[in-house]
Amino acid sequence: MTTILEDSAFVRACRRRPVPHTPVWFMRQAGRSLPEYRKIRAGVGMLESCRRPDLVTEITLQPVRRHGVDAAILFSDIVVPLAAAGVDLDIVAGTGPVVAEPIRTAADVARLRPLAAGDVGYVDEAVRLLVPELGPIPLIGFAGAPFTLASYLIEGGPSRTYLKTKAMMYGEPELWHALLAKLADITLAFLRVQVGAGVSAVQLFDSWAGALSEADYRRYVLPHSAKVLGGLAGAGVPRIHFGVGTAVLLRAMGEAGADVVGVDWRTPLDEATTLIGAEKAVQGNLDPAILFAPWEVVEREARRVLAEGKAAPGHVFNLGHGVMPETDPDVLTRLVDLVRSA
Ligand SMILES: Cc1c2[nH]c(c1CCC(=O)O)Cc1[nH]c(c(CCC(=O)O)c1C)Cc1[nH]c(c(CCC(=O)O)c1C)Cc1[nH]c(c(C)c1CCC(=O)O)C2
Repeated sequence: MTTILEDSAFVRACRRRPVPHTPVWFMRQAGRSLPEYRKIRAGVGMLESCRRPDLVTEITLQPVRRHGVDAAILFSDIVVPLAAAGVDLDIVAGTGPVVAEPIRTAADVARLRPLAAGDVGYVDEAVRLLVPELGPIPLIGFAGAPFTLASYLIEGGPSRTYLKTKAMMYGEPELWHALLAKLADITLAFLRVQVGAGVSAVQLFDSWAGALSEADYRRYVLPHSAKVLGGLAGAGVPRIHFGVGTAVLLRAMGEAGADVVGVDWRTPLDEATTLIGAEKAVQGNLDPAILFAPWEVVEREARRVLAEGKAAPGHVFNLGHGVMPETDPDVLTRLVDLVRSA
């Protein structure tokens, strides 16, 4: 039985089919920009909230109720499957994931164990609760891509330079490939749980892949991301592949096995389509910072994104990266109305 909501504007756009209106959702639409989120999260740690299906369900639904977006994204985090596979880590407010014992040696890589479906039973349960609650609104599942996960595991936390990550990548390529292969297996297992429970699409976040040249991306990263995306080919769900600062990687990220390529705010969608090719839809790409400008500017820029998106064979409106916590949620609601009526 398939639960993919094929008739929704969102899935239709992913599949490059005609749509009644351009579908819109926002990366990080659930989160600190919403007062109802801050309220429900008070006193509950980030990882703990990801493990409670009641909280996951409520937080995932909050932006759907408030903004009327065309898709929901599961409330979770890219490091949830790593923690479930036994990595000692925490998500620190204002910082991000912090790993207690970073992975730097062959012995560290050897200790990383695979993810069993039973390790993330709470994710399976949350998706099964959400799908009927959402009704006609498709649910997007997601995971972090091997490179972005590796960067947190090797650095021990967020990084600007990815020095230790690149030191392993260039200096110990065999160890690097062994680590990324393990991460690809964990990511694929995590996505299969979500697909099995009924999500209508998946997004693979390679947020920090833009740190690499195209040649290095193709050599050190693409085969592992392709294993994840290719492993889902038979599942039939549209696959979105996203990163930040990836102008030179857009074609390769499509080739890794995506149906939709996510584009940050730096590359106009018509140019992105020329780079990616007409076999893929695009998602994006309003600068999240524009939401802090007067409404006339937001409207002008949103209309520009919509016009440039017409060059693509399918367009899912989104920001070029996540909603910033300080964003006025009323501006997001107004933007949804504008996109859906444009
Ligand atoms: C790199 C990355 C992470 N997590 C994620 C990525 C890829 C997307 C991207 O590029 O932004 C993905 C993610 N994280 C979260 C979601 C939920 C769904 C949604 O988009 O609404 C998604 C899709 C919740 C979250 N993940 C996190 C929050 C904030 C936690 C809080 O409310 O305290 C949320 C809502 C924490 C987190 N987790 C991570 C970061 C950088 C942070 C922010 C740290 C901070 O600024 O406090 C790692």
